Amino acid sequence: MQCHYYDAGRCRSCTLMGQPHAEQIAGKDAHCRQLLARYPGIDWATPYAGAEAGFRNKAKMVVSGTTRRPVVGILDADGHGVDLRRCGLIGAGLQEALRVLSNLVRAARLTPYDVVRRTGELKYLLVTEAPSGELMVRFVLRSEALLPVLREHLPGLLERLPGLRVASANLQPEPKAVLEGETEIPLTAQTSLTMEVNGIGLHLRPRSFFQTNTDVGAALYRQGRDWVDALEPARVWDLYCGVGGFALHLAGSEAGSGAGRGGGRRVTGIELSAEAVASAELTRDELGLAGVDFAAADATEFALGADPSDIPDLVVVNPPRRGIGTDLAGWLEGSAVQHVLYSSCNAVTLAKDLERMPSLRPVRARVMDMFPQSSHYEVITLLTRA
Ligand SMILES: C[S@@+](CC[C@H](N)C(=O)[O-])C[C@H]1O[C@@H](n2cnc3c(N)ncnc32)[C@H](O)[C@@H]1O
Repeated sequence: MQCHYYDAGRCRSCTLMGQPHAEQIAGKDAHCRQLLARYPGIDWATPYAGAEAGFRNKAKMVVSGTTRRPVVGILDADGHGVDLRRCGLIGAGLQEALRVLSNLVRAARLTPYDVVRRTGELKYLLVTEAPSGELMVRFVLRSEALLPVLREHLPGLLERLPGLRVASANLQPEPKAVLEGETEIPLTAQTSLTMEVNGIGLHLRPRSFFQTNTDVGAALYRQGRDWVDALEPARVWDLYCGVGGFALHLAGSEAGSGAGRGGGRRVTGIELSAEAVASAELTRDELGLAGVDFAAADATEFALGADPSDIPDLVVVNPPRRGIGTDLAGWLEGSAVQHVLYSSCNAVTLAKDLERMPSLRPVRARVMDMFPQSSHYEVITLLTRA
């Protein structure tokens, strides 16, 4: 892939830009195999490669500059705005949405936030695109000051972005680097975007995680489902479940949907974000999956506090980059859980967690190229009690 922002030295976020995609993937596979080299019995599947460009389903853009000349992109090392509306990691739909939203900033005079002076209102534009082309747009604002003008301009925005289904304002009053705040104010009646993945319409509400790359995310869930179905566990936990991607793929398919072939498998999903849990419950109800439940809780506290009569046969973990950590790994090691499906976006912390669970040996693994053009990748591995 070639990128004019990169070639012009304006954005260096894509550290592997210029390297052929196949070479990038081979490098990630080798990196992961080296980190897990102490487990010689692993059956490594061929890495999954999706598209090398236009694969991101979400644009997270800083808004800077002025109302007349807004800059939608990133801030450089000196705090100056760099326009990235045509970033090649996002497709034509998101690029067009950013063009329309930049025009809205001008027309509605949505003052960009100035990080140095701490003035202005609009901090970020967060735009998510579903495989159907439908959009969710979130305006991250310093205060409620722009809400009336946003509401006034919404009908015009809906005309210019016909795919727009969900719009909301997120309030982030703090001058800190954290992208979003606790308060979300809906601007549209519809509050969740449907992300169709393997025939399952996953609901996605604001303030909920979704795998960055929908195609690779779908392949990740299919891979997990294939390995798990072969083991036929009756009871499964999905820890760090987000909007329920793994849980809903592993559940039974009573509704005849694209959900898993588990035939009424009992699945519990645990996730810190209440919004993500609400999204997962919505999808579960639409699919009519009686044996699936979700709860908003800390994954480690949930496991450590579980009733001994409810210990599952298989646990899925898909934690943030820091991994599952000592306590949850220690609990899994000492538990009666027979299999763990560990999906990780950081193979370094995965390797550390594996060392904490010597009784659970990785038997299968596959690198999934979730983040082309960067050295990051997802790896999914199946652990079996030795
Ligand atoms: C990498 S995402 C995985 C989400 C989901 N498995 C999926 O496929 O979309 C990690 C998730 O863990 C959640 N999370 C972070 N810390 C947590 C904790 N201590 N307990 C439970 N969930 C947590 C995040 O909110 C996020 O949704």
